[in-house]
Amino acid sequence: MNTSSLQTPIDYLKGVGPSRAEVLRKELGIHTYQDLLNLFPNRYIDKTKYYKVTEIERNSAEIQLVGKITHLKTVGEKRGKRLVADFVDETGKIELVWFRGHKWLKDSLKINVSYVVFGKVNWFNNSVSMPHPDMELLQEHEASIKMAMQPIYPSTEMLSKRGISNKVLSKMLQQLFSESKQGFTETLPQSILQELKLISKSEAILNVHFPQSPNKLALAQYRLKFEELFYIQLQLLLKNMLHKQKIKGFPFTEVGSYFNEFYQNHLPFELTNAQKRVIKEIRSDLGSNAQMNRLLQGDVGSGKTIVALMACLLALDNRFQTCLMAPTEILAIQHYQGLSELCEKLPIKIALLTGSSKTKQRREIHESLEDGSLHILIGTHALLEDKVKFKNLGLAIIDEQHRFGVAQRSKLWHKNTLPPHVLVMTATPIPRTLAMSLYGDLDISVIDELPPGRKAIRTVHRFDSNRLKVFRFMRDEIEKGRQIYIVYPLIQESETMDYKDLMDGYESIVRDFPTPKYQISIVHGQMKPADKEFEMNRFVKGETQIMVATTVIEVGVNVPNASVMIIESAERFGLSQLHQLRGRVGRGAEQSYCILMTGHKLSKDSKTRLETMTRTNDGFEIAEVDLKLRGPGDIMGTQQSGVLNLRIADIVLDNDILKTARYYAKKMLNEDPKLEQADHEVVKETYRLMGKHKNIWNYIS
Ligand SMILES: Nc1ncnc2c1ncn2[C@@H]1O[C@H](COP(=O)(O)OP(=O)(O)OP(=O)(O)O)[C@@H](O)[C@H]1O
Repeated sequence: MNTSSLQTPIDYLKGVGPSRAEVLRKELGIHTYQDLLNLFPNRYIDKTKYYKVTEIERNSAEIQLVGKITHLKTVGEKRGKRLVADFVDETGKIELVWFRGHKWLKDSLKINVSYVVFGKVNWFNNSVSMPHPDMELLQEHEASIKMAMQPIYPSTEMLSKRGISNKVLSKMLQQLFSESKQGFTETLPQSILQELKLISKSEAILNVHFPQSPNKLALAQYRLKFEELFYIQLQLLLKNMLHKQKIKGFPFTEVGSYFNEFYQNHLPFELTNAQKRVIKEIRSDLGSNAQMNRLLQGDVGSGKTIVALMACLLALDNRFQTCLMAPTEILAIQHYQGLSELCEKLPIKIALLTGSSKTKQRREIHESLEDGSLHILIGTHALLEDKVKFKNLGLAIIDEQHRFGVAQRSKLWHKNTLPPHVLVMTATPIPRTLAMSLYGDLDISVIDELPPGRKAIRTVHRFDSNRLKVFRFMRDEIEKGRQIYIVYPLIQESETMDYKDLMDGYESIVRDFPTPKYQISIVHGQMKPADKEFEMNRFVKGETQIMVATTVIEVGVNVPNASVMIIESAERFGLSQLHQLRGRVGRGAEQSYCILMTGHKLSKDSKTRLETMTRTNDGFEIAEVDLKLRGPGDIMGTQQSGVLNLRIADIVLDNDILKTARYYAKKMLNEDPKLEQADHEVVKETYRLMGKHKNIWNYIS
């Protein structure tokens, strides 16, 4: 079967019929033969393996037993009524339990005849039961085993109810295989198959659905994972290449007085090598004829702001305006203050536009933007309003991209004849594996070096019962002139409860750190923006020593004198969030500390998170652990990308396959950039997938 016949609607498959076809489409997104083939099993069960009752462990998953029912009785009343069978093998006894279908079962189950039962077990004290097991007479079971490894498809109760059980899916696949006697057209280039000694498409597809042996299954899975990742990489690389050829940008050919004057006379510090390298990368993009689309990754405090400014100065040298968009008002204000300070001695006009800007200010901003006298506009998504019209926007810098949707981003560059250059900055380190798959179509710059003189933040984990000691430590630090953050979780579902935690915490701090000796700020999401800003500013100016806050201070806030970060209920935070919060300290020359406070009851994952935080300060390492703990779907911003709807590969576990796939995709495009030499099926597959992942293409166009 070639790729075209595989596009046959699923209704045409014998045994499917219109109503099943409808369920397949709706519940599993299966429209075509190809979609059905690509419904890969979640896992496999070894149907030849029987457990003994005494071998069942507390963490046993689904198991298969062979034995006899010795006794059958109905127990309980009304809704608690259930049918219970004593099931014994030569080693012991378990209970089989049914809450539905008692009568029919009671009549049909046979006493003292050998059955094979299969299902999940429950433990209650020291006894084991198996609710609603799959039952088969031993005789029939043995006759029906065709494969040792039985595939289990991702199915739901809903599917079974509507007639599509695991068995039915297997039957449909069998039918599909019998209709494609010649096998399936190869979709990987011969050269790659040979070099990597991969098995053919037909063999792989057959073995993944009907494994002939565990070894064959492993080969089949490898080949299909490789193929999936290879095509994703190929399309990302191709897209990047096409983009560079097609999307023209404004070439910033001049490096003039703004850039040079600042670089030579106003740099407040020596740039790190990483900063220099990244500025060079940006300069080379901006100087070309193509539109820049660059992701700038840098750990918290690595110095992204100065890099952003240097890019702005290049735009100015070429008589273009720039905008910088931040996700929150506090951050926008901070960028505004930071850049204004850095540009103090240069003839540059910078303005701030947020939701709280007054009408008069807005009017002035709109006018000066349109006549070109305003050079840099900083703000929140207020920048996206239709009224905001630039005379000539040449560069858009977006801080913390994961908070902006795709549609919002593209709005920015519809304000121009040509799209402006785009620099996306993020302090959330994205693990390299993920970055490769997600942003293969963006160029990536990484600031992987912290400014000199920074002392590593010391992180410790303390239980709530040690609070008095922590308070003592806080007093000592304040005595030395330092400032302290105390952060409480704020998770939307339980906002009121969190709010109470925060207020209780605040009151206890006020009691233990009384005025006038101590001054305390408080900032949380329920405050008016102006009040928040007022409190924040008191802390920034050093008028208060303690800042009690929710995670509103998570991103970007820069108070170099703050040297202690205390995170309350630290077990409730994700790893990357803990790392972001910790990044609020350690920004000055003093030794900084992060104290993670928790209760004694901690889950295994919480322990791993706390242990990771106390072990390392490296954002990338933390991001890797985070990815392993949470899976890519949970990492901010990845859900909408669509790239991660992988059918068989796993972005974390199959990291090595991903690297190999990327290497071969690159090699193929280097040798044959337009895929002119490629096999017809390879080209077709590539373009088919390119159409499918439209949402990635929107990233740029
Ligand atoms: N090369 C350098 N040498 C010394 N100090 C530097 C250097 N680069 C930046 N800094 C200082 O380091 C601090 C952090 O820089 P910046 O605010 O740009 O970090 P960032 O990457 O934006 O971090 P975050 O994402 O946490 O906001 C600032 O106080 C800045 O002045």
